[in-house]
Amino acid sequence: MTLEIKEMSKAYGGLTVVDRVSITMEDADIIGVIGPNGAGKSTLFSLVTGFLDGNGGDVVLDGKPLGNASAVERAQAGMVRTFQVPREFAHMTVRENLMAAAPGQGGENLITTFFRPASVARQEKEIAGKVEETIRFLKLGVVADTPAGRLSGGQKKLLELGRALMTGAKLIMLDEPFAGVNPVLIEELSQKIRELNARGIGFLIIEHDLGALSKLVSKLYVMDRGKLIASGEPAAVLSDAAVREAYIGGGAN
Ligand SMILES: Nc1ncnc2c1ncn2[C@@H]1O[C@H](COP(=O)(O)OP(=O)(O)OP(=O)(O)O)[C@@H](O)[C@H]1O
Repeated sequence: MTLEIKEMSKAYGGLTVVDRVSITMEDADIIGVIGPNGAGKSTLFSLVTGFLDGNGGDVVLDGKPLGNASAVERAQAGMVRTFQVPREFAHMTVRENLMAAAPGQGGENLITTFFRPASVARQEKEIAGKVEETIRFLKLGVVADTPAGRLSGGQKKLLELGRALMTGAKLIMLDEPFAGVNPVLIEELSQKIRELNARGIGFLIIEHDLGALSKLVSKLYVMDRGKLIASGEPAAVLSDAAVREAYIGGGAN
């Protein structure tokens, strides 16, 4: 898969919080987006995935410009995001949360169920199979029947990744996947991301844990006050004087 984020912008009143930001991903890759608090990283993700309308710019996924496509259409095109604060259905179990994330369930439609019960049953079986595969892959078996609201911070992040996988996404955008996650689980989550990437899924990752992120990504993009200020191989970017200055000035960790 290829991704071109072209000159995305967003202003609130007179304040431009994302200012003509362009990011390119050639082939499925793992790319980090970093920057001090308030730099515009989460807003950029919301623009790219259609959760927010922007003031200019476009996203081209696999050569196809997405233009004004809605968040649902972008997800259908294969692009999904997670949020800093996981958005699981707290009262539903892990298994039910994964089930609910599967797209295009004919069973939702009464008429389809009535006239084509065999195809609906087949689809449900396929989804159930994918749910179990995802539970196994993410090692969520012991909590599969636990209400998602009772999971630890790290388990919730794994569930978020699982919900993204259930959509069949080819590009997954993770917003602070390591926040509130213990070091052992960070390593496990990183390994899962690598394995998924080897299967052709691209990742864009916002993260403040620069140590863990640098081990995972091939490239970092740095935002500060809405603008891209640096990009390139992690070691070079992190030793860049402008990047260090932005972090000291912005007061981020
Ligand atoms: N709805 C809104 N109205 C006005 N300003 C907003 C709105 N949403 C975000 N902002 C501003 O946009 C800027 C960028 O915010 P954003 O959350 O994208 O930053 P971030 O880089 O993701 O920060 P963090 O690392 O703290 O999550 C901030 O100054 C924020 O206050």
